[in-house]
Amino acid sequence: MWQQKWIIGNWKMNGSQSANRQLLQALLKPVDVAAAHVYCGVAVPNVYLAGVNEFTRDTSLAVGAQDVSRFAANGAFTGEVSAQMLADVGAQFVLIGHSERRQYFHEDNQELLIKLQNSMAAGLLPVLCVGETLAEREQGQEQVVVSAQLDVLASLGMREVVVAYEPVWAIGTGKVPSVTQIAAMHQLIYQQILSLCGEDVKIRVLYGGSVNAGNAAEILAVPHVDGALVGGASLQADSFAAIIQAAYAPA
Ligand SMILES: O=C(CO)COP(=O)(O)O
Repeated sequence: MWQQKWIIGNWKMNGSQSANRQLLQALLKPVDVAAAHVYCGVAVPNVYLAGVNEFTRDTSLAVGAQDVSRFAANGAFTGEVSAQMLADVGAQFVLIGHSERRQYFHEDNQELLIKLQNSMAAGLLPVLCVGETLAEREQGQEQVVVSAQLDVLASLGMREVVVAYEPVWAIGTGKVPSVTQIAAMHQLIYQQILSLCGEDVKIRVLYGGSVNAGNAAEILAVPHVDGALVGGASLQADSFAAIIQAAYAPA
């Protein structure tokens, strides 16, 4: 899986039992056909994790969560879901620090460090999301911002690191950075991870933000782009399948 391109769908707060079944049913074949070349996954709302895991058992589609509690494995934390619980119902990976969580829930490096530690302790693979806002890019601060977000990795001793670079201004907007902008940021992220985690760390850096069937091949061909984290286009089987195909048969 470390040699493959990764295509991860982030369903965000979308879905229903029947819609999920329909979507997954339509994805099983394209995911299976791509399995030798592409690691495919979906990050689903917690309430659907067990059902999606059951539905995709014995398939190549990995299932993950979109967030994890910063609190303990269990205890008096009403409404929280721990990393152990996510793993127990079949999550293999978890998104950490998505920009929507940073924006709406004010998650910072201190909190994200604990979420990373909790995920690792439970055997979940964390996917750390980083990215600058439009204002930060307009001020030329994007590298400073993303570097500071990556600093959370410094003390973890991780041997395998998955990061998703998602510029906030590209999420759900249809605006995509230029190939040159993506290449520059992904190279910076690689360098930063190597200096924080050591030369023998395994790295995957995914791009996210308005990836669709039409632009996936071009984005996935950029150096140091190891895959994509897909929001809106992962909710339609046709477009998600086309993105998966673009990951191993670039047009
Ligand atoms: O936030 C994203 C994935 O985590 C990207 O969302 P969109 O693909 O809808 O822009």
